[in-house]
Amino acid sequence: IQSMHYFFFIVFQVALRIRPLSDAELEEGATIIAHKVDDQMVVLMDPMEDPDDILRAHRSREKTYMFDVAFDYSATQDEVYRSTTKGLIEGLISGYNATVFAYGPTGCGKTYTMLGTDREPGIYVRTLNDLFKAIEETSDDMQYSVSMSYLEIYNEMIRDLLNPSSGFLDLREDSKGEIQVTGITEVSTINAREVMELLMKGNKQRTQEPTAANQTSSRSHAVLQVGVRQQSRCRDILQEVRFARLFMIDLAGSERASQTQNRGQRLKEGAHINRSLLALGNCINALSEKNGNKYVNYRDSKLTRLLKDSLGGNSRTVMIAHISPASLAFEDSRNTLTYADRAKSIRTRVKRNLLNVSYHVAQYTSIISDLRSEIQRLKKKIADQASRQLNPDRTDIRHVQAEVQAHSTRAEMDQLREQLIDAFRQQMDIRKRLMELDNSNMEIQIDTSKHLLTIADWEQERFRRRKKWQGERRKESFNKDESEKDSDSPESLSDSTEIQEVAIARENLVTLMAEQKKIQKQKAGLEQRLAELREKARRLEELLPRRVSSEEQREVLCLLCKVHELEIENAEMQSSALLKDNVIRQKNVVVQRFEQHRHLCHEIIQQQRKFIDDHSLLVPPHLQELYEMYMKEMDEKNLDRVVALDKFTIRTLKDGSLPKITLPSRGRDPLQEMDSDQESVHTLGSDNREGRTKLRRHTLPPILPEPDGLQILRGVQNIAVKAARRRSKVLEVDALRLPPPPSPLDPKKHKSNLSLIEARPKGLVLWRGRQPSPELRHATSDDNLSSSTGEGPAPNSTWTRPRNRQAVKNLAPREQDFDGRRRKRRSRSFEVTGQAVSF
Ligand SMILES: Nc1ncnc2c1ncn2[C@@H]1O[C@H](COP(=O)(O)OP(=O)(O)OP(=O)(O)O)[C@@H](O)[C@H]1O
Repeated sequence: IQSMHYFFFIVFQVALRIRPLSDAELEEGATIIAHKVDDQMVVLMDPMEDPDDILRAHRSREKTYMFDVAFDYSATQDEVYRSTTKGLIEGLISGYNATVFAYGPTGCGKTYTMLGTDREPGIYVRTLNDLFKAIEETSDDMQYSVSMSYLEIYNEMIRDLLNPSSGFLDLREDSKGEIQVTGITEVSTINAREVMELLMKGNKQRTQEPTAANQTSSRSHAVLQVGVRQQSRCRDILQEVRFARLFMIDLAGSERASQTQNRGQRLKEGAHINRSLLALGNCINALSEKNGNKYVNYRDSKLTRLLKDSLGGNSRTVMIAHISPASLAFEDSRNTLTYADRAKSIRTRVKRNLLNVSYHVAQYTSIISDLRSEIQRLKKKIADQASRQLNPDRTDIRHVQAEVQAHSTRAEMDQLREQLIDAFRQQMDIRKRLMELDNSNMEIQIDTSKHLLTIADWEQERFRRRKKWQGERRKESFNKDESEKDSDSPESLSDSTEIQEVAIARENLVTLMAEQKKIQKQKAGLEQRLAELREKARRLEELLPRRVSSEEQREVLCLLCKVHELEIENAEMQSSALLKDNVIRQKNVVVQRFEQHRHLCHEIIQQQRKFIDDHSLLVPPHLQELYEMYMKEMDEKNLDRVVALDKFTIRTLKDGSLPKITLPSRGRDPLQEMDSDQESVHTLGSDNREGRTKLRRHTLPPILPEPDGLQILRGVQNIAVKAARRRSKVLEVDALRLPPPPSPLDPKKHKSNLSLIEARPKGLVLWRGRQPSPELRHATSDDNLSSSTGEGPAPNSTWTRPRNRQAVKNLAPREQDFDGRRRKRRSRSFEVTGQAVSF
């Protein structure tokens, strides 16, 4: 047994929206003639009106119109929605039908109002959002089912936009006199996202074509129909069921062929559009007649048939009329305003769609089973809540708040999710910037080390010369003339080039220190911001599961959090890999330096050996023993193995991958085999810098920088001076007793130095079998050379006359070679102070 309850309201609201002047209208020199006077009043001025024209003074077509609400170009989508449609939602879930339709000439903003844009969603999206919000709020007591369909009337034919392949559909009137579309797809859902997706999908199917009046002109009327059915969760013998329908309609725009310049298909479409809109206008005229025209011709078009209830039947209806403010659109605006004005007089009689259902005894069993499942659901809910209360950190005030808001809006959820994503994004950005700062810091440290080396070199050189000068002064007492010839006073060290080079290095150091401080400050700021963001994200994450109502959403959000956590971990790993890479780079430089030094030593030893052999010089047995040990080491390639191992480890660390290990072939060194596809171990550390390494064979790369640059600066100076002093004490005799190398600052002296070789007592100093001091082992190539310039024979050293004088002479070019290299190195290190040089 069904019974209807009627509650009558008389509702037909008319709103007017004036869109902004378009660029095209501006280009055509249009002026604004439509103005909003206040929230309800609109004035349309006559563009032809001329205040000076007396003949037309009484023929002005300027007119003022009153509507329920008026908007101009400054109105936002939200304002329009709130003043026109939001109020319908409450009625809808109480069982009242509702209709919103956008009306007006082409290009005046109907689609903009109804559909909107991604950034400024229109009435469709806002209404559905609020509807689902309202449903959720009462879902504890009421059971809802929402169905949705979306169709278009194109050239007087109905197409299902959710299933376009279903062909053209028909309109039928059901037994209660309600218009139904046969075969239309009705999607049941209360998931807002799903509805939005359907809407987007449907819109893509909608017929839209560019015309001269509108680039995205809708060539059809689009009708979105949402059915809401609800009944109480408390099943009773007498059950109340409410059902209401909401129509949201984006009409095609009325158009004049001259305005749209349409031809062919577009012209035909325009004719259909105009015909259906004319039918709508006629209905509006008929419905608005004061003396109550008994006959309203809804049957003239499919649009009016479909809108029958919305226009004159059981529906709360809002018509949003749209006009352009341009003087060029005066005629269209006037027509629209006239129709809208007439529509104000339309009266719809709204009744509440209530079905009171009395159930038959046979249905009691199904009611009982429904009730049982409802009890199960409630029991589960109570158990969930109890378990949450057991959890102490959920009893805090935030939890209570969260619980209160558990059923809060979907939009709020979206906002929360956006905030969370935003916090993660910002974290990622900060991490990236931190990585960049770390990298810059590392670059600064490398540059600092170069400058420190320049300064240390210079200090060493100054010390060496001072020593030499003192030696010369001592000799002066024996041979005054000779000392005068080769006097290289320490004052000459204040050579302007050297000073300039060092001064630049010092200046650069100061700049680098300042830069480093700046970076550290920035880093501290970023780290603090990162900590704040982490805390914010943590709080949001904590809040999310409590607010999320659906299990699915909860899972999705958890996954989202997980993904972002992983992203952050990934960034952290990248950053530490970058740091490791930098450390490896610096270690490579050190290894490279040792390797170059080793080459140099090897070369010196080989040359000395050749010299000894060529001149059949006497060598003390312990020195011979040492030499044999050295050769054995070289033959067995023990050092190469260690170097290869080191290189191999570095590569593995760098690549982060396991090395490819193959079984060693018989009789071959496995380590060498491992590296056999690479270049020889002699070029260790060269990698892709092989060429540069060759170039710098005897120029040693900078030492590793330490954290505090200024301390290092002082430290290096002290160490360099002390080391040189100690070396001069420890070294009694070093190697060949060769004349001092010519000053790199004055190559002209080179010749006189050569003549000095000949002038001195010729001979060789035999090794006394002492191990070189640690300082010597770490000395640069130049140091080795300078150490060979010892200050005369030690008391117990023995001199042996060379058998072949020519051999000594032959040393001169070699000396020149070293000197040339040393000068090269100087000029290179000078370049280094000017700009960063990468290794
Ligand atoms: N209030 C507004 N604010 C900003 N832009 C607007 C506004 N109204 C309309 N527009 C812009 O004007 C252009 C035409 O609007 P729209 O397509 O909505 O017109 P229409 O009335 O639906 O036309 P038709 O029915 O012929 O398709 C669009 O680019 C739209 O973004």
